Amino acid sequence: MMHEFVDVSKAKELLKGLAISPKSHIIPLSQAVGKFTSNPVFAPMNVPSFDNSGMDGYAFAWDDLGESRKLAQVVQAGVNPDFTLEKGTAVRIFTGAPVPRGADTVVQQEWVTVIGDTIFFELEKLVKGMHVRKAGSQCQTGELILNSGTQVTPGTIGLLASLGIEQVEVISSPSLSIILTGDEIIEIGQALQPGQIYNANGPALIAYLNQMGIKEVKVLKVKDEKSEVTRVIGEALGASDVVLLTGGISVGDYDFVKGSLAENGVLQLFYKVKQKPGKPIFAGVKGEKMVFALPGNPASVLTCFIQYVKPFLLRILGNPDAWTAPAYFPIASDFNKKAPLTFFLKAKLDNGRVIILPAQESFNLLSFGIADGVVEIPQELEHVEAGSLVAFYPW
Ligand SMILES: Nc1nc2c(c(=O)[nH]1)N[C@H]1C(S)=C(S)[C@@H](COP(=O)(O)OP(=O)(O)OC[C@H]3O[C@@H](n4cnc5c(N)ncnc54)[C@H](O)[C@@H]3O)O[C@H]1N2
Ligand code: MOO
Repeated sequence: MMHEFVDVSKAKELLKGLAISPKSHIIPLSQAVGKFTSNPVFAPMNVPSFDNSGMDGYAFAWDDLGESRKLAQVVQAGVNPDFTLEKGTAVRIFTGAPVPRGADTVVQQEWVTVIGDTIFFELEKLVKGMHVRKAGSQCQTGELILNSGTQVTPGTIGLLASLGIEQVEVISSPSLSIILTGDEIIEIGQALQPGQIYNANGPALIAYLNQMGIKEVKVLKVKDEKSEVTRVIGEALGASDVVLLTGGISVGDYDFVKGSLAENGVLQLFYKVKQKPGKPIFAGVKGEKMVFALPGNPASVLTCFIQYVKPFLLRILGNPDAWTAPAYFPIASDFNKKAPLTFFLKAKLDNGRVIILPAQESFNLLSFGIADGVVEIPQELEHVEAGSLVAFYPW
């Protein structure tokens, strides 16, 4: 069914309802941060793999009688002590060094007195087994150490490295094409001619995608010419899992995107949402490919990205929290609106309140210089009292 001019909630519901079949691939640990695991990970070994000392000090056998021991060997980290501790002796040992057979307790050096070749300590201050990090006390061979669907953090990478794991299977990033439409758009670095503007949408979207860990992004530019728009959309659909377009989706004589998408066999999920900015957004599918055509105005592009594209992409990336509820903050001052649309407003957080910024027009980028995200004012409300809670979406 071709949904048209839907509520924000309906548009989100339609996107949430799309079936996604995530792909996975194996990557080196060094590239895995931020990705989601596609399988559970089990420990291939015991860690630690040998009993070792947690302190610089002396290792001894607790059940040897008395509060002194004769000093025997020295055991440094990295060696393999191939001896058994003799009765009545202790070894000098260092943090991380293997505890030799026969020893079961380590006392830190600050707690002993050394006189000649003998150490003295007070047993009542000690506990049997102290400062010995037992083999397998972190995890044992075969133990589940990471669930499927876990986001890899620097800490996770440390954990996997401690187990000698070099590679991890993660959900793959989608490949993406951005199609920038508009005869007036030129690139930074070129001199502006009358009637031209700099391409702001492309760099903003690329930055957003890169921040999400999506690096395979192809940027295509197309003039407002029907056959060209159709051709470039076909090219992008052939090359990428997700196609984002900006501009050309409204009703002007040179807005060809909607027709060209249809010519390429893209089926409409929804067109136009009861929101401001970003009303003429289009979302559609072709097989497993997803298309979002975002209205060209930069505030519309970023708002639509935050509200629809970002959660959809997070879901493809395996993030189980992709569509979670936003945070709520009290609004700093009264807000009034007439149109029965959901408003998304550039806003700044200030001491736990949100301040709606000036320059809300959808062409106007100025407030992006200080905005922390956007606030949502629901469709049905005409007046929001200062102090009322409003939904806030960070960048
Ligand atoms: N008669 C009507 N006109 C318009 C309507 C409407 O309902 N009836 N809706 C308005 C709304 S709301 C929006 S939003 C825009 C969306 O238009 P398009 O998606 O067709 O976008 P364009 O017309 O191509 O461009 C709009 C605006 O954005 C600038 N732009 C485009 N690309 C870039 C870029 N890469 N970087 C920076 N700025 C860009 C472009 O120059 C235009 O100013 O339609 C309204 N009109
Ligand atoms: O929806 Mo448009 O983005 O208001 O200018």
